[in-house]
Amino acid sequence: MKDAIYSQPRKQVGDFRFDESVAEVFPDMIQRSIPGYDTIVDAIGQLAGKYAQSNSTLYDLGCSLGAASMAMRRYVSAENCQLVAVDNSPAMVERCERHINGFKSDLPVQVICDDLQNVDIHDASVIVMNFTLQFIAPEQRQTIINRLYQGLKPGGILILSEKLRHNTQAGNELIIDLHHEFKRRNGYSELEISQKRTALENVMLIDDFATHEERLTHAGFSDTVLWFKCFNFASFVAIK
Ligand SMILES: Nc1ncnc2c1ncn2[C@@H]1O[C@H](C[S@+](CC[C@H]([NH3+])C(=O)[O-])CC(=O)[O-])[C@@H](O)[C@H]1O
Ligand SMILES: O=C(O)C(=O)Cc1ccccc1
Repeated sequence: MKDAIYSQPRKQVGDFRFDESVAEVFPDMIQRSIPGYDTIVDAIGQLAGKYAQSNSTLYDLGCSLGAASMAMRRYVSAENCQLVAVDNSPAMVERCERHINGFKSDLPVQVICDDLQNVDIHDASVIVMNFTLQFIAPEQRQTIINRLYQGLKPGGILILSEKLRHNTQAGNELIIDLHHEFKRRNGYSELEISQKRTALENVMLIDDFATHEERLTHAGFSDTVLWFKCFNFASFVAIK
């Protein structure tokens, strides 16, 4: 279904929430909003195929409709693995479960509706946070990344995708302009772009590259690899 959530003028634009109306149009919304989304999701599957260790758990934190989980299931062949997908939006989790259970696979999947901060992370070989950390309060981010590091086995990876802020004003405007043009070309109007921007203002507080890299290094990760970037969207692999 087509995303027309911000197509009509609103007297007041409230904070963006992952509710029923967003879940309903989410595949269209994310596809038209994040450059390279399909490429990123497929590469998550490939990386999971390569880094999944036998007798380990794979996590998809902030799974939404389970796109990254589905990609991982396509590629993982390591023995005795399980996948845990977590999201705190009931509307997302309900659809995610239906989607995942609709396909047969050798990799068992557990879908949990909870704040990812309440989920115990252990014996992990692959952890995915595909555009999720940006929705969590900045002061909680270091603690979360530390916990993920602790839950990973040696040689395990964290795949972290985020919208980025550039650390100069001119550079930041440049990447935002490119992103807005991307949205226009995908059929979003000026009104849709600006109302969604307002809705995200208080709920999506984004970091720059250096902040992410420092946070990952501080947690203990030995290597952070920027493997994808297009405009203000990036994905890193951090290796334990
Ligand atoms: N504290 C939290 N705990 C659990 N889930 C959360 C939390 N905060 C936000 N979420 C969830 O994180 C997801 C972010 S969308 C991820 C796309 C997906 N990864 C994809 O590969 O398609 C990204 C976007 O919409 O830009 C939403 O489903 C929230 O409910
Ligand atoms: O649409 C945007 O401007 C974004 O930054 C990406 C996005 C995609 C889906 C939900 C929320 C934010």
